[in-house]
Amino acid sequence: MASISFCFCPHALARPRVRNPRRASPKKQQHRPRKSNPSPQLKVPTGAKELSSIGVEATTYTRLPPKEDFSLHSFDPSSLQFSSEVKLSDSGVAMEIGNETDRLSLSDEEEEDNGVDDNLGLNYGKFEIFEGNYDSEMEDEDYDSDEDEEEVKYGKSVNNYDGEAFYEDSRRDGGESPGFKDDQEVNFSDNDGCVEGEDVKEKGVPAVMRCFDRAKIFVKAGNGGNGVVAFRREKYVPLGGPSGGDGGRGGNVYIEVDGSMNSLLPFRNRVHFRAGRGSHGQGKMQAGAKGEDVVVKVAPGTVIREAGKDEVLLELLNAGQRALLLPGGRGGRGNASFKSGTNKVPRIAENGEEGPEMWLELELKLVADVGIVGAPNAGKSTLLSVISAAQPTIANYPFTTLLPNLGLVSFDYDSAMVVADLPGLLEGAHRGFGLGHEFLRHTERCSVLVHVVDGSSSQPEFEFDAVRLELELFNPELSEKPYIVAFNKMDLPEARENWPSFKKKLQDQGIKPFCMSAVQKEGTHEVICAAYEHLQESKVANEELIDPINLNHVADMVRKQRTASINEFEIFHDSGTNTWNIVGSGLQRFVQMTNWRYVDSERRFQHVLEACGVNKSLMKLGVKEGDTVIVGEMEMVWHDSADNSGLSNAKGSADSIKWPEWK
Ligand SMILES: Nc1nc2c(ncn2[C@@H]2O[C@H](COP(=O)(O)OP(=O)(O)OP(=O)(O)O)[C@@H](O)[C@H]2O)c(=O)[nH]1
Ligand SMILES: [Mg+2]
Repeated sequence: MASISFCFCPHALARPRVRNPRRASPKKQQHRPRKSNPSPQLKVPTGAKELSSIGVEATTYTRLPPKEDFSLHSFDPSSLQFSSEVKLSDSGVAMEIGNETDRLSLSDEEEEDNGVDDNLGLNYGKFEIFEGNYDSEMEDEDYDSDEDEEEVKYGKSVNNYDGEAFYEDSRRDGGESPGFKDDQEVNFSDNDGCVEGEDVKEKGVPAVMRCFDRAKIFVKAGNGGNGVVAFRREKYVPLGGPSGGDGGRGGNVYIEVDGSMNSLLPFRNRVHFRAGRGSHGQGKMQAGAKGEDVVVKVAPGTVIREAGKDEVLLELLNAGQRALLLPGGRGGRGNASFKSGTNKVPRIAENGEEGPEMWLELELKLVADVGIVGAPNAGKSTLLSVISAAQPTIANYPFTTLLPNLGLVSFDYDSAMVVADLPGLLEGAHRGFGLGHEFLRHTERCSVLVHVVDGSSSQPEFEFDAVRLELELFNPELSEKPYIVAFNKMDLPEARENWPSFKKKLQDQGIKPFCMSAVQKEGTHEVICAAYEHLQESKVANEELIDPINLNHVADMVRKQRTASINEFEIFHDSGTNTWNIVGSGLQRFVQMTNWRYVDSERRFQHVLEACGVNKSLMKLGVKEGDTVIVGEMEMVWHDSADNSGLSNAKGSADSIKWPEWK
């Protein structure tokens, strides 16, 4: 026995044991069949999913900040313009793209997956009268209408063998139509999909500021389509054999960097991203179509974590980068795939595998070469406006800039750099003064910093020291980045007066400050050329450090988890309730993919439990008559035979027990 540990848990592999809501339907009671069923009652795992959302087309656009967002601060909304150089994307953001359509055969990778079950080498029984445990209204209705029919419905591609429309049933199973897209959900929840600083909601901060560089989204890969049981039935072709096709793979979830985005604001409008489910298989060996993929578009510089965890899953920096995050669930196999030398008439098919799902926290750290930092009102935005075509709002009061502005500074055709103008920093920002450290993370990716100091302030050197200290308190690495000091407002007499002492003080510390008048565009060129030089130096230094990264490592991890052997499980015992929990992702996946409607599935399940050593381990641990055993979504009752009970069964054969008895 071995335990498995995972960095994150796609919930599909460990769903709560819930009753199928449709079971309770009175209609179903009326239609419940007809034939006596000698097999014990199944407590069937939830196969049906509620259509929780309507397929509403999401509006994905970046809008200007709503006026009310700023009312609390009585700021001028018009001041929140982005630079003209790098604009917020205004369309096509966070769209899902259906890339692939029909699929008639399993891919290599899926065939590999199939091997997990194939290798069990078990004989799933011989030919016998089929009796299914029907579970849904649809099925019952179908059954009633088709019960005594022997006709072959070619027009609908239905091949009844014993007068039962198996694959039609299973195509409807789960209540979702093939390729159903419920991923276009618009969510205007309270938090607008933004991360709310974990427990404490940031009250009073305009939503646009909270959502600018943080978002929380839900992604789910598509479930695989179900395999079906069908038999070839043609005139003059007696015993045509099994012909149930496999279900299609569920859609994948991709994350792609869209170079036209520079904020995470679009995620205010859309939080849920679900890939389409694979279509169910059909008769005549027809495999179901693949589910539609979903592509979540993010801004360059987005860091992705699983919600509530510190570990970074992905860090996407360059436009066009695409990562496969969650692979869709495998399609269930149809009965044609179960045909073997000893079982030529298999009456068994699998459910599609559930696609993994997770909540993600997105954090944007702008990708800029140079970051302009400094105290409020120092002239940072003015500097950006004169060195680039950006038009940030400039005004003579602190905190004019609430969100970072980007501008592109081009020297000639070959050389250009992206410069970010950040909101002002105050002494005590680390304690939340001013805008706090909220936007300092955007400097983490900058190679060079430009400190703008208001030369006309009463003590410019203190202002400079305070900003340096705040940088260091936020992240010591920031204070180690190469930087330039630009003493601004030299057109004012106060600044000219302060300049000699400021210069001397910095020179004593080994720093060479620049002076400039941003308004008059004097000295700005020197500042920006010096920044560019530092940038080139740091690029050369960092070139060797860049390692190629496997962007699909999350998907690889999910796939690895899927191929976990069914022999790997752990048993947990609760002596208070006499409950035994068998935990193992291989077994749980097996339970989820078992379609309990087919009697052969039950037999196969018992074989698997025996073969992988669950029975033996339970007996060793002292399972007793009447104890509850839980495997994934299944709950069973353990029964010892009269002559062989308790630990004495430890080495007993499977014949010594009659289990499971379904609750
Ligand atoms: N006289 C003079 N005024 C300047 C100069 N540079 C900026 N200013 C003025 O200083 C005020 C603040 O300029 P901004 O560029 O908005 O300053 P900021 O650092 O971006 O301010 P916040 O966004 O609030 O942090 C504006 O009134 C500018 O016109 C300069 O070189 N000389
Ligand atoms: Mg500004």
